[in-house]
Amino acid sequence: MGQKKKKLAKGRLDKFYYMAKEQGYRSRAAFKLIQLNKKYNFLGSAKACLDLCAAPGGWMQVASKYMPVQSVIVGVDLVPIRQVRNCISLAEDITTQKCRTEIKKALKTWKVDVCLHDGAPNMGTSWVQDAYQQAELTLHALKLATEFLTTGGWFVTKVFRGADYNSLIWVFNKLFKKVESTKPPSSRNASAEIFVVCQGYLNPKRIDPKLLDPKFVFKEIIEGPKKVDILSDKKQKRNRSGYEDGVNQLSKQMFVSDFIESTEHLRDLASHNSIVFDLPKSQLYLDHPETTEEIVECLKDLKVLGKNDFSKIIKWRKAMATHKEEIENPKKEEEQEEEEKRPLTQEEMDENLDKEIKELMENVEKKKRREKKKANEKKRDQQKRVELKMHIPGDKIEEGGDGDLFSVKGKDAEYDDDDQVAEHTDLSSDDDDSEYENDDEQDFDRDEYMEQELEGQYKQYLQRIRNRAVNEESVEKVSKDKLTSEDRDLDDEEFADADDESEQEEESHPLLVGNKRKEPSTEKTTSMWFDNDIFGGVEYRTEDDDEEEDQDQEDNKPIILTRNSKVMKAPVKSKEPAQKKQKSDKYQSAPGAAEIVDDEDVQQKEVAGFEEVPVEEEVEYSSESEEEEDDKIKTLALGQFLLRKKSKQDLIDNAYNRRVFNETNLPVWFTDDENKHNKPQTPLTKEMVQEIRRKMKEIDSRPIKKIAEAKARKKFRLSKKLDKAREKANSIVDNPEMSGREKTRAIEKLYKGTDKKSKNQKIVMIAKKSRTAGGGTGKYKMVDKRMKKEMRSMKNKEKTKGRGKSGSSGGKGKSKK
Ligand SMILES: C[S@@+](CC[C@H](N)C(=O)[O-])C[C@H]1O[C@@H](n2cnc3c(N)ncnc32)[C@H](O)[C@@H]1O
Repeated sequence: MGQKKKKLAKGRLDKFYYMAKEQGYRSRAAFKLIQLNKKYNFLGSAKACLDLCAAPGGWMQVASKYMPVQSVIVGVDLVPIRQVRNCISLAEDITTQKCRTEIKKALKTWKVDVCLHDGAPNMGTSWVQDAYQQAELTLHALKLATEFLTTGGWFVTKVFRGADYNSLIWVFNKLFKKVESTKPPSSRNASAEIFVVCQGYLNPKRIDPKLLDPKFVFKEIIEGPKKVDILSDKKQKRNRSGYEDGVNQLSKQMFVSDFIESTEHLRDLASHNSIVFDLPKSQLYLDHPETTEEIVECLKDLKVLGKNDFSKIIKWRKAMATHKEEIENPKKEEEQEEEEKRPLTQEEMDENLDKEIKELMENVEKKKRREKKKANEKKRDQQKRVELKMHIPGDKIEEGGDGDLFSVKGKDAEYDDDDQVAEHTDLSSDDDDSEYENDDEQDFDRDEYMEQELEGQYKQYLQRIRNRAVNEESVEKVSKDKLTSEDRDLDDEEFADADDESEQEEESHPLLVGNKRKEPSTEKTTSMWFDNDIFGGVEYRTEDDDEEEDQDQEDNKPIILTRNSKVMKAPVKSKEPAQKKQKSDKYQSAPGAAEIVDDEDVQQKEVAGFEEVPVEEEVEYSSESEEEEDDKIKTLALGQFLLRKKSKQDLIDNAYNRRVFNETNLPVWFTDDENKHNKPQTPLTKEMVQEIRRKMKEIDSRPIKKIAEAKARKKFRLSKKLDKAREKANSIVDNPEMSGREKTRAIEKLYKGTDKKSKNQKIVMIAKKSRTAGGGTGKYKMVDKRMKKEMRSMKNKEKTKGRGKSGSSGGKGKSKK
């Protein structure tokens, strides 16, 4: 078994092993001390340290690293320790007197602040023996610590969780202020080792020798408690003369079936090394879903288990015992079921009935309370709405009960009419909110009254303006037309409600179930759609329009009041028939009137005296127009939204609103305001517009394609010429018959020929009457313009004669003027 374990250990090279290698520590144990120190920080302020059982020196390395510089570190081990920087190492057995003397020599008069012990005796005989030797070694280390530790010092030791663990803790507690057991993460879970950190050495004047005597300590403690403890089994009494009968074997095994049936399973756990499955008897336990791999592994070696592992095994055993019982006594369950099925006695029935009634009563009470609370909340809510004047007719729909919701149909957009709302209120006012309904009705009356007042005042106001216009003789005709159209509009408005009402009366009531709402005709919807202001500039033509157009052109030029209140005849181009126009202008004439008011004074001045025959505003679509450029940029920016599916959809969705079909029955002042202020909101940002402007500028600043091509051609020609010249120059250089001077001259000449530009860069200044252009005194040549042209053409002709067309390019581009 021991051999097997060794092989296993070799295979268990974990991350700390590799980390130790990487960081130059001599053992992976170094990380245990690092982690312990991280938790308790005993090395940081220590000036002297005694490391017992220190080989190969990993802990010494850590101590040297974490303790202040120039602190004293003495390491002792049976085997010699290779030199560690700033450390003294001794090769001694810590159980001997010689070792004590050597340490004294090394420390001189010093006392140590920390005493470390990571000792492990030679393992491999039996677990019990190993555990005992380890405990004994720890007690020897403690003895040395008591000798060399300063008051308040630390003793950090490794202990095996075995039978002697509690005895050791008891002793530590006698000598130190605080004793804590901890298992650093680098210590393997499978290992039974644990570290005990004892802080605040009490340094008593006299220590009872028995306290540090293994024979006494372990014997006393073991025999003391009678309690059965897995970790302190009485049977594992230390006996240096040999093991008890039956224990002197390397591994003590037990069968799973015996363990499950055992009445002393705790004792069994403590006294055995492993529990094995005795097939086929324990097959039922092995097949059980709770027999996990972990449990099987734990059962294989009980001596390396921790507290958690033991509790898992105990739980598992309990489950297995129940399982076994169930298999063996299936009748019992049936009996239980029968017991449940047995008819109840009168008393039991009464009791049950009482319980049920009580529960029901409680439930009813709760329900009532809930409903009452809900109703109160509702009332409060409604009160608040009334107080805040937030109550709008549409709210009624939500306020009605569920039943109302289902008895009413097609009411989403139809509640603008108060009468309808009143009717609806009647329909829905069958609950206990009726008192609030009355309040609401009063509210509606008040609203209606206010509405009418507003309408009336607005009409008067329009009338005043109209009257003013009538007074102006010069615009008599215009005003007349306008008035007729507006009167017609106003009349339309006044009777609109009545008409609607009568229409509604004629139609079956839309609020009642079963009545179908009349769908608006396509034509109507289309006209409503194009009546929208968005299509202000778009002409809507039909074939009939064309026929009527000619007649209307001259006679029925509709009058439009411009923003500046200039009375203008509608453009002759207008294709909309007068009748249709009137109809569509039903609500649009008013905004025009409202605008007149804005510029009242201006209107008085301008309207008087002249009639302006409007020609449709001619917009100059020149490329320089800033407005047009702005529009172009905005359109481009908007176009970007159309590139992505989502933003495109958002853009389209945002274009809709609930008034997109120009609802009828809207108060005139409202439509006026809407027309004035309700402008389409584009999602464009300043940055987007700027970016597009920048891009456009960039595009504009690019050279025209033809110019770029010409430049490229020129460049190409030049490079060709240079290549040729280079070739010639090479041939000149290679010519053995020419002298160096000749060669240079020839090459210079050659290059001069190619560099036409520089050759022709001779600037001739032309000045009138012997005056230089800049008023300077330099030499100049008088040139006759005519003569210069003739000369140039002659020269060109001469040149092209010999070379043909292709060779003529050299004569171009002369800068002589
Ligand atoms: C786990 S190693 C210590 C590792 C050490 N802490 C490190 O970090 O390198 C245990 C050591 O205890 C030593 N040891 C066991 N019994 C001893 C004894 N009686 N006296 C001195 N050293 C002993 C062994 O020689 C062994 O090197």
